[in-house]
Amino acid sequence: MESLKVSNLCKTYIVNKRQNNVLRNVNLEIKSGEMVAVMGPSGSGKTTLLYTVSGMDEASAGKVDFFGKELTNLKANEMSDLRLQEMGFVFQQMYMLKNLSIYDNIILPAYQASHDHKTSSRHEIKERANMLMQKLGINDVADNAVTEVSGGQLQRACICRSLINQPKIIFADEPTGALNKQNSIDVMRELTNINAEGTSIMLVTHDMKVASQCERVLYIEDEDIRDEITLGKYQVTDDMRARERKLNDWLIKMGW
Ligand SMILES: Nc1ncnc2c1ncn2[C@@H]1O[C@H](COP(=O)(O)OP(=O)(O)OP(=O)(O)O)[C@@H](O)[C@H]1O
Repeated sequence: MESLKVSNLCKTYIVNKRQNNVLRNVNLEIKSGEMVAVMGPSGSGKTTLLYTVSGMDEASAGKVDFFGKELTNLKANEMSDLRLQEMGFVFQQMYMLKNLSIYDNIILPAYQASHDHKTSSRHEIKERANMLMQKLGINDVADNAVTEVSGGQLQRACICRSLINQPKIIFADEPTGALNKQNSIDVMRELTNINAEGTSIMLVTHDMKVASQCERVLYIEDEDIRDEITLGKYQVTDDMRARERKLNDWLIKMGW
């Protein structure tokens, strides 16, 4: 079965000649279609893990098998192609180009990918963007500038953008971190829907409510994954309180 498989991943930062070992021999697997959260104390390396497994940052040692492709063997241009075509990214700070409309920001990665590989026609891209904007409820702000939408709309636009090239996996770093309660709920609904349709998701969060909607939660501390808990695939009919309680009890045990 296809998966994202990380073996003995290490990441060391060197700042002012001082070595900071953030990740040491980390092993993990995210199966196709899984939704996995990464939790842990501040500074434990959650973002570093997300960046190194997605090839945004270079690992110091170890292997990342991305659905059958070994990332450490890829040249820089092959890596950026793979990122563009097979990975989607959603961040807490929403990186959108300020001089482009919401719609243009969403279609930009598709134009970049089709320019390089002639995969999708203009028409197909437009259809896909419209379908995604419709699904995430932002078609009425398609022509607005990035500065003319709410934080929740902007994050939903970022999700549309992350999906435009139909990635295998979405890497999300605190996707609800800058949102109010209602917008967080809406964004998580979209992410769980996207996952239910088959896209894998790996997300970093401090928010227990967010993590409790994931299938599995990893706890990172002291340079490694200390433990994990399986909550099972989230269903809308699930007793959310029961999932949260289960996760909360485990997090307390972890010393969170
Ligand atoms: N680019 C970098 N250069 C040097 N050190 C870094 C860099 N990025 C992160 N670090 C260090 O690596 C460690 C882990 O940082 P990281 O951001 O991955 O933690 P985190 O668990 O995501 O934290 P938080 O929950 O506070 O966002 C920290 O000690 C941090 O100072």
